[in-house]
Amino acid sequence: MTSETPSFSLIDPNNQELDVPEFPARNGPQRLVAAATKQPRNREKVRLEPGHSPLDWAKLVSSGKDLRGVPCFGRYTLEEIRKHKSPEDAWTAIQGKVYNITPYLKFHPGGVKDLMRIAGRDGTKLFMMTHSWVNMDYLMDKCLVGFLAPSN
Ligand code: HEM
Repeated sequence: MTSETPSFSLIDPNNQELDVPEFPARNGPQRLVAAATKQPRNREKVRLEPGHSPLDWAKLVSSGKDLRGVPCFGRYTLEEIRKHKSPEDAWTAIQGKVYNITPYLKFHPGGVKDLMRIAGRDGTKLFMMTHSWVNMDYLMDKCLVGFLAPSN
């Protein structure tokens, strides 16, 4: 392996458990994410409904419409967050911040089903495994409902 050759060794030093192909290989990183998040490797792109593009989300966010559904920020335990696990009322915690993800469901490029996997729980791990580059503060700021409080 030359010094320019990218390596996955930081993720899985043995490249065994996740069934990673020899590198370089087509779809190498995608296969890693698929294995880590238990998704099919040949997953088809999700077709978003008309009016639910990233640009439409940006417009909605800047429209001034209430996307939080709460009058002020709060501190919520995981117990409290667990009560919000239906598509009509879905909350998640990511990196200590609690979000109402219901308004974003149909806008999520990965689809409703995948986003619902973190409803009612701490979604940090799954979110980071899937796309750590996505900027939550930028994208979801208007859906912030508060902060994660330690459970008793
Ligand atoms: C609030 C949490 C989440 C937000 C704000 C979010 C946002 C996004 C964004 C902006 C993209 C496009 C990224 C890009 O094109 O580079 C994306 C793609 C994707 N997301 Fe999420 N996501 C969230 C949670 C999740 C979770 C929990 C999963 C999996 C369980 C997931 C699975 C995916 C997949 C598979 C794609 C790729 C879609 C494609 O290109 O076909 N996301 N997400």
